[in-house]
Amino acid sequence: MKKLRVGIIGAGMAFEKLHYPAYQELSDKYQIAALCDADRFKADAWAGRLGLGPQDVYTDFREIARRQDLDLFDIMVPIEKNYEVTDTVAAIARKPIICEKPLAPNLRQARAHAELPRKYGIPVMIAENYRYNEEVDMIRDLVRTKKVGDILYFIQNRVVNFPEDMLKNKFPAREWRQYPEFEGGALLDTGVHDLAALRHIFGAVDRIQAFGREQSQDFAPYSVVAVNILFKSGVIGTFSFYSAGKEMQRPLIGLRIFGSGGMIYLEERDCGYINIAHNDGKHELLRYKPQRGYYNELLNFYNAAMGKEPISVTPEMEYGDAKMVFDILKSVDEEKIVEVDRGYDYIPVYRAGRGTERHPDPYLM
Ligand SMILES: NC(=O)C1=CN([C@@H]2O[C@H](COP(=O)(O)OP(=O)(O)OC[C@H]3O[C@@H](n4cnc5c(N)ncnc54)[C@H](OP(=O)(O)O)[C@@H]3O)[C@@H](O)[C@H]2O)C=CC1
Ligand SMILES: O=C1CO[C@H](CO)[C@@H](O)[C@@H]1O
Repeated sequence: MKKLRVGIIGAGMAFEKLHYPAYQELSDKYQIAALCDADRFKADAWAGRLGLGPQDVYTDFREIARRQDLDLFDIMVPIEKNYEVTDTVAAIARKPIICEKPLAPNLRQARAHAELPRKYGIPVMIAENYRYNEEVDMIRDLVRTKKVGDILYFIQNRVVNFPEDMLKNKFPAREWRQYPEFEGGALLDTGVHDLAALRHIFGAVDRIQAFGREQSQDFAPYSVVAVNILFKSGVIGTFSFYSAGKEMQRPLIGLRIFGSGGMIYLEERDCGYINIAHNDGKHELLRYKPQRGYYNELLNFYNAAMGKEPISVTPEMEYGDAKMVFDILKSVDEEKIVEVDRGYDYIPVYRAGRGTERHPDPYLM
C-alpha cells in the first residue's frame, strides 16, 4: 500500500493528543517524514520520538514547504495563523493540505481560505472532526430517515469551564487562547464544533438571532451566548454556549431533538450512546465509538488522495461553519436577525460546473 509522506507544521497539543494517535493507527497509509514547529526545543523532541534526522526538522514553515519529497502538509498552528500559513504553504508547495479548524480568525480570511483550492488547484481539507464523528453521522441519518418522524425543533447546550481548564494541562492553558487574536475567542475555537455538527445534521441555516452576556475575561467576549436558529429545512432550535462555568445537573441538557414521533438525545460527545425515545414508550440505545473524527478525517484524506472518494470537509464547507460564528457575534453586537447561508446545499469546487447545483458556491455570501 502506498504510504503518503506527511510534513507536520505545528507540533503542539492538537498534534500530540489528536493527530499523532490517528497517524499511528493509520501507519500503513501515512509516514511522518518531516516536522516543523516554531519552538526548536519542541521540534527536536518530536524528531527524537519520530526517529527523524536533523535534516527533517524545521522551525520555519516556508522551508518545510519547499521539500519536494513530501506528499502533503498537516497544519496545526494557533487559530490566528491558520489562513496565512495555509496560503503560504499552498503557494510554495502546491501540494494537498490538511488544516485544523477553524479555517481563519475572521470573516475576510475565512472567505479567502475558502478560495484556496481554486486559487492553487490543490485539495484542502479542514480538520473539523465533529463532521467526521460517528455520533454526528448517526444522528444525521436518524433525522434523514425520520426515525422519530418529522423534526420540529432541538435544544443544544454546551458548557465549557475555560477558567478552570486554563490551569490544567488542557487546551485553554495555551496563552494564545487566553488572549485571542481571533474573533469570538472560545466561541470560534470550541463553539464552531457544535455549530458544524448542527449544520452537518440539519443542513444550511437561514437566519439566526443571538444574545450574549458580556464578560471582562479575555478568552471570550461573552461568557454565554444564546442563539435562536432557523434552518432552511424549517427546523428551529436554540444553541447556548457557556464557556465560563459549570453544568452540575445530570443528565446534561446536551442535544435534544424533538420529532413528531419521539426524541433523539445525546447527553455529551463522549458518552458513547444515543438515546431514542419513541412516543409509544419504546426506547432504543445506539452505541458509538467516541472521538473517531480524527481517524475518519485522515482516512478520508488518504482515500481522496488515492482517488477513491472526495474530501468530505473542504474550506468552502467549513467557511459556512465559521461564518455562522461571526454571524452570531454580529447578531449580538448589532441586536439584529442575521442571514447565514445563501443556498441549500454545499457544493465543493471539485463538483462545481456539473450542472446539478442551485448555486456554485452557496456558502460564499
Ligand atoms: N479539532 C480539534 O479537536 C482541535 C483542533 N485544534 C486546532 O489545532 C490548532 C493548534 O492548536 P494546539 O495544538 O492546541 O495549539 P498549540 O499551541 O499547542 O500548538 C501549536 C504549535 O504551533 C507552533 N507554531 C506557532 N506558529 C508557528 C509557525 N508559524 N510555524 C510553525 N509552528 C508554529 C507553536 O509553537 P509556539 O508554542 O512556539 O508558538 C505550537 O507548538 C488550532 O488551530 C486549533 O484550533 C486544537 C485542539 C483540538
Ligand atoms: O475541540 C477542542 C477542544 O477545545 C479546544 C479549546 O479549548 C479547541 O481548540 C478544540 O478544537
